[in-house]
Amino acid sequence: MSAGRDEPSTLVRTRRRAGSAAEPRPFLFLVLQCQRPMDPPARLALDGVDEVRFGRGPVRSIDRRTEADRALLDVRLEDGWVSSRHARITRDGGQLCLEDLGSTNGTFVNGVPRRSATLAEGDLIELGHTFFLFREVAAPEEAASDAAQAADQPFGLATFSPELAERFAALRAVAPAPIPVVLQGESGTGKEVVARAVHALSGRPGPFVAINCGALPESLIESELFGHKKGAFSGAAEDRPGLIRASDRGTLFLDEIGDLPAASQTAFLRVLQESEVVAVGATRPVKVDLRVVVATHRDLPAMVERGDFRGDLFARLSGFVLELPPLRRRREDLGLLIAALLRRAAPDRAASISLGCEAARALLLREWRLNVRELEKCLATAIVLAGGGRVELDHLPPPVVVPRGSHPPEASKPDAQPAERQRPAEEDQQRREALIRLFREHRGNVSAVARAMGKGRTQIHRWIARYGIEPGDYRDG
Ligand SMILES: Nc1ncnc2c1ncn2[C@@H]1O[C@H](COP(=O)(O)OP(=O)(O)OP(=O)(O)O)[C@@H](O)[C@H]1O
Repeated sequence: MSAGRDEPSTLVRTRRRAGSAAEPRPFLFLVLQCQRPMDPPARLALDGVDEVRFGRGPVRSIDRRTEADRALLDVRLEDGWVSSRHARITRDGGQLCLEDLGSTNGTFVNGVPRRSATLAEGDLIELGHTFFLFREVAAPEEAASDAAQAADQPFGLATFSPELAERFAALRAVAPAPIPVVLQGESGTGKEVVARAVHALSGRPGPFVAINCGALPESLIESELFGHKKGAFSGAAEDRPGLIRASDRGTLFLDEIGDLPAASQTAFLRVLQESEVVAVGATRPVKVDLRVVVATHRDLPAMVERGDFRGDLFARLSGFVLELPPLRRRREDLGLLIAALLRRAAPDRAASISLGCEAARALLLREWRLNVRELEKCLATAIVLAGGGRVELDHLPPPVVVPRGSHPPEASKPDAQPAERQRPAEEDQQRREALIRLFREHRGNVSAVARAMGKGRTQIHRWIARYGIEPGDYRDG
């Protein structure tokens, strides 16, 4: 079997049946080629493979065959820095060992030159100017063989992660049904992107309407959501239908649903129960055909337990719950994401963009505490600084540093921090929300926000970078 440069590929060797979904299986991801970052990445399942051989070829090809009863995977790379016989991976008991075969330019593991190395989960392997990631991930066999179309999925649903691919497949099945969807995940993991994909896949004829519950002043939230009648309050100069009615027959996306004030939670629950809205100051309800997708970085069940979020509303909303992993836990998707983001940042010249090896290595090893949003901004800056040439390490802005003990907000996860260590993250979250409110109020004006907070502009810029805020997003009101 071979895969040309134009199609992402998956090879799954099934000599013996793979274990249960929960059992980790070894995968090698061809993540990135520096000269051609737009080339489709590939995923190679390694269970049952006795040897993987790497070398240069006229085009990229991935073949599997049996030689003397040994299952071989022959990976040819269109990379002038790769030797014709460059390296191989063989089995040693239960372990996979990488060995350089006397290549001209060497074999690197996590940026360090190695003659040989026993592979461990998360290792970044560098052959010439081509990068692979070795991962041991839980993957059902069917999911593993289903990645061939990874890049053909709707925007935001492309993944090489077997686990995430399974969840996205379930999401695609749910999208056309009138089932509410809850998207959980840290800031910048792509919740809104996925919400838009759900709308696109739903076939609903109405619009996609997004609202950030954390960015609206509490006094305005009900009239924004439910609409108001002229004269309902001072400043209500005309009848307004509100965002819920605006999303009639479409999709209503409520971001930061955990920030919905208690009174609005009650009113919103009524809307969901009755499928009708009563505008502020009105007496007659109006029917709506509503489909709701909500997002949160908070632990909603914990909020329900603490009495901070209505349990009955949570129950109504949780039709299908999807957790979007932080980028540092889906490094195998970095190649797909980098290609998608370069295409978006420079649609006319994405195909001619190339990366220096050190820049590529840095992109693949970074923590990405602010997730895809940070990667997106990093690439957009780098290609401008590169001025149309190759993107080098110097062109990458420094990684966003999250202070010690402080983590970006995460949705519930098994390794959540103990309560006392969560405080700085909560502080960060509150500050981020306050900043967003002020940016909205001051239409993205950094000086005005600095004045309102009694801080210097430099501090505001530091926070903008740390929290991944884009003032430009608020300039149009
Ligand atoms: N899979 C993806 N492919 C391409 N771009 C993506 C993807 N996921 C996220 N992005 C980009 O990253 C940025 C952040 O995404 P998005 O706003 O959807 O994240 P979020 O989880 O909703 O963040 P927040 O919680 O802060 O609102 C956006 O500019 C989006 O276009």
